[in-house]
Amino acid sequence: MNIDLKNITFGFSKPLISEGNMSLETGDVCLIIGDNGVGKTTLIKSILGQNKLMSGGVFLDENNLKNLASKEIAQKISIVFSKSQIPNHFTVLDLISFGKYIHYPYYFKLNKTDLQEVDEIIESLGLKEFENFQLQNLSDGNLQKAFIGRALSQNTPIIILDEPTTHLDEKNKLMILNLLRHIAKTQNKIILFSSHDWRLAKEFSDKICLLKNEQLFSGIAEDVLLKQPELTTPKLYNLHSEFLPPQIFAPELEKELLYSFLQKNHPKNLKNYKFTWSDNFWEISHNDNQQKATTFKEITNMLSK
Ligand SMILES: Nc1ncnc2c1ncn2[C@@H]1O[C@H](COP(=O)(O)OP(=O)(O)OP(=O)(O)O)[C@@H](O)[C@H]1O
Repeated sequence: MNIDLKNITFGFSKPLISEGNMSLETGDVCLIIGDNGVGKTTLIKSILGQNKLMSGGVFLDENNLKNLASKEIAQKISIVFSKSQIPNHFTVLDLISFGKYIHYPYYFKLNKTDLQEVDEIIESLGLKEFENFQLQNLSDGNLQKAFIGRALSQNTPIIILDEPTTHLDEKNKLMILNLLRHIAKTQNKIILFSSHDWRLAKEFSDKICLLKNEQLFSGIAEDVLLKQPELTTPKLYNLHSEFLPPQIFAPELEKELLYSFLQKNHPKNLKNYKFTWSDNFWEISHNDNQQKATTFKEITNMLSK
């Protein structure tokens, strides 16, 4: 299965994105990133056929999506929204079983194979002990897994998730991202998801779709990121106008932490200072004066003198 965006322009009164192109194939995990309001959700809705394109087309194996009926689209693409409504009085088992009904009329009873498949999905998501829990009693992580379970039981070649890691702690984020990658690779699916937590999400993505300045940049994740220096350099915020940072020579993490520490605790002109990280201590030079510090506390003691 391939999904191709060909010269798509979408938006409302005016375009959010113009002439965007992207190609995904079976097994691809693609991360959609971009600032708030840039058009990520609208892109997802455009791929689902819920938002009409201004021009261009979305093609599933060369078939233009606009020629497919909504039921045909639902058999090819499943969707997990981050703010999914929780249906009242339904259990995890009910929700995951619903995915199957895309293939049957509502009055149909699921057959043995379907029920077995639903059971396997519940097992694979680690939800067995919660299968009879009401959805409203689940933790956010397990609820997210249950919605992913519904998409899995829909058994479509493409799964799209709008911010699947919002509201999740680090451990659950890792678990969900790992799971999505595992599903794409072992069940031959295309997975497309948006996230604001892109530094973490990129570790699990083959491709990136970056929305920026009304344009869509797509390709192998690392290729796209390398061309976007403002994304990859650590952000050093200047929150105090009186703070003038020293020269800092250190790996990125140490540099960012020292900068943040100095700005919070010593918001003054430190331009004549030079901090160099030497493995496990800072060498600090100021007006021909050299000192060492191994902790931030020592730095404070030194600068407070
Ligand atoms: N139905 C609509 N009619 C008019 N404008 C809309 C409609 N839906 C969304 N918009 C506008 O389109 C822009 C893009 O919205 P969208 O939700 O796609 O952004 P997003 O990148 O997903 O944002 P976020 O990261 O905040 O979720 C926003 O300015 C939004 O207000």
